[in-house]
Amino acid sequence: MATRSAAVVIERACKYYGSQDKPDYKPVLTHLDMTVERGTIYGLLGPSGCGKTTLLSCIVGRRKLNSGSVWVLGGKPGERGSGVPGPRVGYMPQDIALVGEFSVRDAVYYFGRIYGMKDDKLRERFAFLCELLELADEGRLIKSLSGGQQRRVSLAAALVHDPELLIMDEPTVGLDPMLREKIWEFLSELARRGKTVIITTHYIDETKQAHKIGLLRDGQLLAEESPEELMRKFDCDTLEEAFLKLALRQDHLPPRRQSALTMSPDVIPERSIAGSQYSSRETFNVITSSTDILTKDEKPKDCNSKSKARYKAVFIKSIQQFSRHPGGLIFSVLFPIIQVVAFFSAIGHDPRDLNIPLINDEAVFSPYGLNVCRNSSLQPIIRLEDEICEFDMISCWFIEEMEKKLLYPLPYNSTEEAINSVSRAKYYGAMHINRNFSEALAIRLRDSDANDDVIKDSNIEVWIDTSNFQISNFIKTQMMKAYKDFIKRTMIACGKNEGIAQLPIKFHKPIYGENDAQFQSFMAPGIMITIIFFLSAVVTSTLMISDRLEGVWERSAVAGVKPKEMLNVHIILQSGVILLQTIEMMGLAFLGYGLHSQGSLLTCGILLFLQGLCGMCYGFLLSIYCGSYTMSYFVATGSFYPMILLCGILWPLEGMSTALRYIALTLPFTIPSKSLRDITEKGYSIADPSVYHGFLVTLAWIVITLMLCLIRLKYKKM
Ligand SMILES: Nc1ncnc2c1ncn2[C@@H]1O[C@H](COP(=O)(O)OP(=O)(O)OP(=O)(O)O)[C@@H](O)[C@H]1O
Repeated sequence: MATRSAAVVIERACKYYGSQDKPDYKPVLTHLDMTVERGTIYGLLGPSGCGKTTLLSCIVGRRKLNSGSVWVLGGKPGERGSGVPGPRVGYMPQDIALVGEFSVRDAVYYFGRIYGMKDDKLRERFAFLCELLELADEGRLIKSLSGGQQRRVSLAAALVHDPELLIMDEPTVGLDPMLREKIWEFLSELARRGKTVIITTHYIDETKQAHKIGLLRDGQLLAEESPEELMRKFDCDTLEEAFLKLALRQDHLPPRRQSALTMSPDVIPERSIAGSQYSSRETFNVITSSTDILTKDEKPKDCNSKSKARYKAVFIKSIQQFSRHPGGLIFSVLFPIIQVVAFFSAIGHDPRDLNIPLINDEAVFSPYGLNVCRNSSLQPIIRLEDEICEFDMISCWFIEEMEKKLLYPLPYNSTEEAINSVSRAKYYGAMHINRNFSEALAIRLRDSDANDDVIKDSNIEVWIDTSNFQISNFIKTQMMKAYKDFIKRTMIACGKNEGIAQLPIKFHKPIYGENDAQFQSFMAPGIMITIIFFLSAVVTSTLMISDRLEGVWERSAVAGVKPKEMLNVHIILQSGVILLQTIEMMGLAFLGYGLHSQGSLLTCGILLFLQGLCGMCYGFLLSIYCGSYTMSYFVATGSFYPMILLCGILWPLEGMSTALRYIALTLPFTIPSKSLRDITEKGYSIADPSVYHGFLVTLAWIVITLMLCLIRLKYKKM
């Protein structure tokens, strides 16, 4: 039966990064053995990059060894009921790993709450730590503190619950010698009380106060001795000298022997701590399985803090983080308003002040000159002779109708000049009316066998700059409408059937929508969906990545918070924000800008809300699969554009190839945009396939993205 004096036992640990047969292969720990006895301070030393942090993260259960075993406080890290990660261990990582928006008090309380500490206990402990670590004013925000002040708060957060095992990665960097001394005194006091401390530091001198020092080099511990023993063995006065000799000796050994260095009796016998209470590894840690170590009854009660307490802690943290981040607040609350206002103010309105250079030869050669159409006493003349219409200056009516359609003819003297003005991009179109336009038009309408000259003279010639697709289309459409009204007016004046000169196509009242279809009402559903999707995706990915990069996620996980709990809290809070955004957008669109909906506004709201959730899940996916902000922005931008381009609001799906259309239909807001439009424009209900398909696509995206996130979280520690 094993004795139970070891807090941490590591046997033949191997850990590497990358893949063994790839260039990124980086072995860090190679058959490393390590033992930390309970109630001792263990100083872990080693050059930068030798693997100290990796080793600590394996001890706290955040990384897995590739082979070998780790036992911590009688259990395997991550094992159910082991309390590691969790309340039995206090972890101070190398980085500050605290939310910048936390106050000093919030930071310490956050970890206390995770461990389920009661408020009065927390208050008491916080007061003690404030004094011990000389913390800055409790109300100051972490982001406003100096590096040293932040480090002290970070240390306080690791100590708040008085853990059995305290693991600290470089806790004293940047602290003044007096405070360092005070901290070491406190650590010694902890050890006297039976607590175990593992500490990495760059100050070799500091480790004199440790009970045991482990020197990590080339993936192994070159020595694991008390400081006195090390100096005695190497006949040195300082630890630095001892380490130097040890390192030199290792460098001079052939590689094969280097790996056996710790076993070599002439170097440092593995467990030969003279005067130590331990004589060999076997006496304190022959451990073969967790059941050898602690029986069920021996396991400390409540090893894992309560999920409810963790939820409460993470909730409070997220609210503090959000409410103290003005940028995030503005982005979430104000941006939907700005974007909806921008859309309704800028999109779908007819172009205004469009001047069209016009050479009206009919006017130029009339006795009244160019201004004939402006002179109300010189109106076009329709003579009815023998039931036959004769026109004079009828072009003035066409010009009037054009002006009603927002096209303003600008008198020019020559066709060449007018076309030139379009070539120089001054105007979008020019037109020419022939000298005997009225006369030729009268013949054309009257005689079915009018000759080519009559046809030519009765045509109005137009030159358009089509490089601007929207404007050129607008000019063409408005001219057709102007012609329709002009010819109707003319025929009525002649007492003829107005339909004679119209296009022989009859458009009935539209089955859905208005006669004069509005681009705005076509685009609005898709735009609202894209806004709510993107905002949620960006807010979620940014918050999650910042938590991860700042180390808050990692540190919370070591304290026992499960990824699922972090995600759930974010989902609940973000759902509130999405609901607010949905109400804001719908209020503005339907009440503010008078967007009309034939169908249920509630169904519209639910679909928009679900799209927001879908965007949030997409944000999770980005934050979990992208290692950095840069990568997430690249992926976000790279994916959002195709989603918008293919969703059918910019160009109909019918214009795409069949394969592309199928791809477009699987994207998160192609079908939902159409569904929302079908509710607003056609009044369809949720029972209609074109509406519930939108809901199904949205739900499918939510489920698939969440599953991908959970799979990644399960198999790869974040
Ligand atoms: N996630 C990772 N992927 C690939 N390599 C990594 C990763 N993390 C660490 N490494 C590499 O593993 C080695 C050990 O890193 P580690 O951070 O454990 O060293 P360390 O001793 O704590 O260094 P320092 O004292 O500078 O903090 C380094 O060479 C580092 O570049």
